[in-house]
Amino acid sequence: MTQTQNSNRTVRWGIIGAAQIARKNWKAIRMSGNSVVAAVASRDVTRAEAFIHDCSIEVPPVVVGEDGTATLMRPEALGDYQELLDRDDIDAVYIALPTTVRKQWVIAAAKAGKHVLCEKPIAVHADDATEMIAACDEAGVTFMDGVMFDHSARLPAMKHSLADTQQFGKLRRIQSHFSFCADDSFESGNIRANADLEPHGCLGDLGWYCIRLSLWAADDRMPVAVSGRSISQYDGGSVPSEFQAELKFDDDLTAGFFCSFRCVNQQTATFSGDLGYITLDDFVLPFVDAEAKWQCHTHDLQIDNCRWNFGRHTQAQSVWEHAAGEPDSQEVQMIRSFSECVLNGSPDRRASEIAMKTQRVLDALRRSDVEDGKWTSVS
Ligand SMILES: NC(=O)C1=CN([C@@H]2O[C@H](COP(=O)(O)OP(=O)(O)OC[C@H]3O[C@@H](n4cnc5c(N)ncnc54)[C@H](OP(=O)(O)O)[C@@H]3O)[C@@H](O)[C@H]2O)C=CC1
Ligand SMILES: O=C1CO[C@H](CO)[C@@H](O)[C@@H]1O
Repeated sequence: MTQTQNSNRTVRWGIIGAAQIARKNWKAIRMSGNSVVAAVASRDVTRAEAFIHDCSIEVPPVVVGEDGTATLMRPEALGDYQELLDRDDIDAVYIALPTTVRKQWVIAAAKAGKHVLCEKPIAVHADDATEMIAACDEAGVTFMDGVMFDHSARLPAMKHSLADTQQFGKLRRIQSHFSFCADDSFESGNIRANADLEPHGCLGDLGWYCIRLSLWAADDRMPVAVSGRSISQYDGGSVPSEFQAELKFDDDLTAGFFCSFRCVNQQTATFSGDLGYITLDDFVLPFVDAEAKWQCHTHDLQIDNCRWNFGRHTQAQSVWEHAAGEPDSQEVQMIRSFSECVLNGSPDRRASEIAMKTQRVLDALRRSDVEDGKWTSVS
């Protein structure tokens, strides 16, 4: 039996790094219906044990058989990442390590024949990302990054709104903003402010999503040129804590974004057409709800001599989808569809291609920043 032909139709996952975000994905794996956590590896086995203990209290690691019977399957706690990769009872790994540490383990995982779900930003440079994805291609394993909204039912539904030639018209502008306000301990204690671990700071952590949303709206086309500037920095000036960017596409389409560790929680996006515009205010982490929402606007200004009337015309749109932790939530759909690729032996080509494109845009923005925002081509 090869790693891609798992006879019991359940993918056995290994979690590498007892990271905060891995707790959310522990639950996503449990809710997916086609996956199970088989092992958790940490650099310190007591952290892997504590992780399994804490997660199990809230979300018991139960495997439900085809006949509906539930069996408790406690994952193994391991004190070494390579030990997890050496195991035969792991099909796929979730790598939630800091960006600078990831390349080594993605390549090691591919060499061990494990499929790879890799956190974002995927690499320090596009060259590293190319090597990581090439290692996965060579081993015939799936590579995907951890962008959950790619798996939300909201995106294909919103594409219909963007394609509405009567109400929306032609897409001209994409504007997004992703921020949260870090506390005083963040700069000294969080990986996101540390140049040795997360050198792209807020651009890698938050801007990654803004780039991705822009590429998605542009039907995965690449910008021809970008301009980026970090506005404030951590760690001796090298780690962006606020960043603004402009992306120019080849057909009169532009995108802009702002990301920041210094503004309140905000995740807003506006798509402007020549007839209408579309807004959403939770594009990365959906608000707690059973619906994922967006709004379509076509306001009109009527001027008649001394009377100026600006009329509001807003239509609310939504799809049924729970925000998090339910079988239809975007992160659960991410795990489910990744595991489907593993079970079917058919890697998701778009997943690795769009991750690579996102990285190339990020790289170009950083090159532009070094030259004080100079328009820079995306090589
Ligand atoms: N897709 C999404 O929605 C999200 C993605 N992320 C991404 O996931 C990554 C992890 O974020 P987060 O969970 O907040 O991070 P944490 O700091 O909670 O976890 C990082 C883990 O990496 C491991 N690690 C290995 N080497 C080091 C090192 N030298 N220093 C510190 N940690 C190390 C540690 O695991 P151990 O000690 O067990 O070995 C640690 O638990 C980030 O790159 C972030 O961008 C984060 C949140 C949401
Ligand atoms: O990917 C992510 C999603 O959102 C978080 C903030 O709200 C980020 O910090 C994180 O890394």
